[in-house]
Amino acid sequence: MFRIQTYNAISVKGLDRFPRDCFEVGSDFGHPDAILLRSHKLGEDEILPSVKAIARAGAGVNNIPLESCTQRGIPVFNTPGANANAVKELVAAGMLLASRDVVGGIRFVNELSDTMPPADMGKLLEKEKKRFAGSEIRGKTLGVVGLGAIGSKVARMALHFGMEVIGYDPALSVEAAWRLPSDVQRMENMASLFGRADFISLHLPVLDSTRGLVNADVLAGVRQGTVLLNFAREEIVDTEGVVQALEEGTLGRFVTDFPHPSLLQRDDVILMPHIGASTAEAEENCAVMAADQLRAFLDHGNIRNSVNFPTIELERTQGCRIAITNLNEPGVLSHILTLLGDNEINVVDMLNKSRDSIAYNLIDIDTAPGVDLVQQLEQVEGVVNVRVIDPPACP
Ligand SMILES: NC(=O)c1ccc[n+]([C@@H]2O[C@H](COP(=O)([O-])OP(=O)(O)OC[C@H]3O[C@@H](n4cnc5c(N)ncnc54)[C@H](O)[C@@H]3O)[C@@H](O)[C@H]2O)c1
Ligand SMILES: O=C(O)[C@H](O)COP(=O)(O)O
Repeated sequence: MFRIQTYNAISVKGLDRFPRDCFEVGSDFGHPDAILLRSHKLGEDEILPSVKAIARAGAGVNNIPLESCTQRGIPVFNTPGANANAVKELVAAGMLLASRDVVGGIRFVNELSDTMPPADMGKLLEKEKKRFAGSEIRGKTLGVVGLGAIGSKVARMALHFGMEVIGYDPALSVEAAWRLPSDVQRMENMASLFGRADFISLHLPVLDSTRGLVNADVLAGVRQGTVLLNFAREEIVDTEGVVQALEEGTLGRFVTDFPHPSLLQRDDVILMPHIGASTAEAEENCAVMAADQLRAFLDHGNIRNSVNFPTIELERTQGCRIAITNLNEPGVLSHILTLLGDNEINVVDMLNKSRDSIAYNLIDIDTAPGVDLVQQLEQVEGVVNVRVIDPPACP
């Protein structure tokens, strides 16, 4: 029986992927085998020694202490692309709300008295509507920073709106490049994108290299009246720099999913409460994907969509499987195999993969190892952890 500790509201469709004969799912366990969460900021003290894996039902993993997870041999998963469409649709809403004063218009109408005669109301609306006029997004230029799962969808959507699209992504993967519409023009650097766009939408992760990336210096280079949209993370944008650019009028509007007190009560700012991925569809997609990845790992040791471990999938043969995480250094694997041989254990199948500082091995053996052998394996220099994975009881 595996125990899955959840944080945040996880879609029931995802939780249902854990058959209750083999999994307990709850939000308050003493010894969970795995953690399934969304944006909860996970403290190191919340990752108890029993935890074997962590899955983020979503994209950003900046709420998880990745480095210590890697050192402890804990794979962290996310769900690439599973909420990208939801974010794309809200970016469309953000661009439209920044171009037409829909918010001001709705507020104006709702503040009218319900005792007003209908004919008077009609006259007043026709008189006042010029205050809420705007412009169209067709023909304008959108700059997309970060052309991964979300950025590529936003770029495609903007092309459908009749916009010109320019993009910047210094670390674009081959897979992401294939997804990108050929009409998206590639910018060599962020400054040239910021200097050409009418709308700029951010879709990059928060990393040491991207913290405060959009600051006063960068914003000084935008065209008068540019709209900046941040549906990525608060830390990427320097709020003081944004307020300064809004005050100076260089930035026309700021639309963000990450409100800050200094942005409240401004007509040139549109604030949303981090709802980019809050659709039934996205929540379900993320939860199902995260749950399936956790199951594949707990049941078989297989790893897909981890942000700190290599991808590895070994079809299950009969018998027992050992999963070993070790430092990515020469000699560790041969030491492990020697120990198995010395204990007359035959390796039926195996796979070894590495990523950065760690390596991970799936070893199928014909005989279940005894407690002594597991202890010896754990003591091999460079071994981080050892799991013995019996064939799962639930299909
Ligand atoms: N508002 C929300 O609810 C919401 C929902 C989903 C994701 N997000 C945020 O959006 C981010 C992107 O999500 P995604 O699914 O597209 O991720 P992704 O990994 O598919 O794409 C991120 C892209 O950013 C690029 N990148 C990295 N550093 C960059 C830099 N310095 N300049 C430009 N590009 C850079 C990467 O190469 C990659 O192509 C997530 O990390 C998360 O923080 C927010
Ligand atoms: O990174 C993400 O996937 C988003 O920020 C969504 O966060 P949420 O799951 O808390 O809505």
